[in-house]
Amino acid sequence: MAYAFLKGHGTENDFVLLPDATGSVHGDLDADRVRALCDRRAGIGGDGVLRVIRSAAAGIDSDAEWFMDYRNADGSIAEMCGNGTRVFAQFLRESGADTSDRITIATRAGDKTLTFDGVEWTVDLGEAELLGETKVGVDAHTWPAQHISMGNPHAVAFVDSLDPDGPVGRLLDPPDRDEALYPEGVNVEFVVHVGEEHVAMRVHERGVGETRSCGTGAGAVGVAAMVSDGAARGSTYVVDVPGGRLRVTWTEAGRVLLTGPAVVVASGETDL
Ligand SMILES: N[C@@H](CCC[C@H](N)C(=O)O)C(=O)O
Repeated sequence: MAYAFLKGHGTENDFVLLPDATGSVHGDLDADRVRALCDRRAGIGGDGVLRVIRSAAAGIDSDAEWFMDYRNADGSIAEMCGNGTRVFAQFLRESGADTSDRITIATRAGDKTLTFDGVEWTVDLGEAELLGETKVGVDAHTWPAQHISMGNPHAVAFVDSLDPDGPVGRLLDPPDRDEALYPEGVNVEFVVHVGEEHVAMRVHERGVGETRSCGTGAGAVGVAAMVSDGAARGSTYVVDVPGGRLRVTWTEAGRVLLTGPAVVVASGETDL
């Protein structure tokens, strides 16, 4: 049976969107279907799936009307997706489901409020949890890393270079991690300073592989960079990702705000 899909991205972190207001189209949305949709050769292609479902239909206890049911490309379920929230809000806007400039959506990591300035979306990711030091590795190289939760787990490592021909490499496999700390995997960000209040990162996402951007990862990186620089609360850092540019503000109140673009690029029907 054919069903509707859309394709969108935020700084080239790309998603297949599945409108399913009442949950009647996709039921439990099994992992096989997610993998088929995200397959870049035999499917539509994406780093993940965003099912757009009413919170009530998804059994989510929230005052937010819509629930972002996010799945990684390998079919696994993750708590949050920062870039996904912006694309989700842009879809609500374009579809007419919610055209306001301030939208709260439900996620597995709680409700997230987004604001639209006419060009970009800012999502309040909530408070970062700084959980101490760990380490990550690629082949023979290991780096100290900051264990940070943005609702989902991150390990942020400052490195000398992001060059794929250098020690960080091509990130074809998940970096080595502390398996006891991250039994279900972790999103690993490699970061360099490129200027004042300006960093660049590459990321290997849990359940996906290397992606062109990760919004919660950029939030974790921004916070880690501000801590390492001793930056004042209220600072905003530019975080460059392979797919574009994001901005991260760590407010006086300790909330992490992520600003960046979101676009819906295609729509159609599929029976995948
Ligand atoms: N790309 C996302 C993060 C998606 C979830 C992640 N792979 C995980 O498993 O935690 C983002 O923009 O935050």
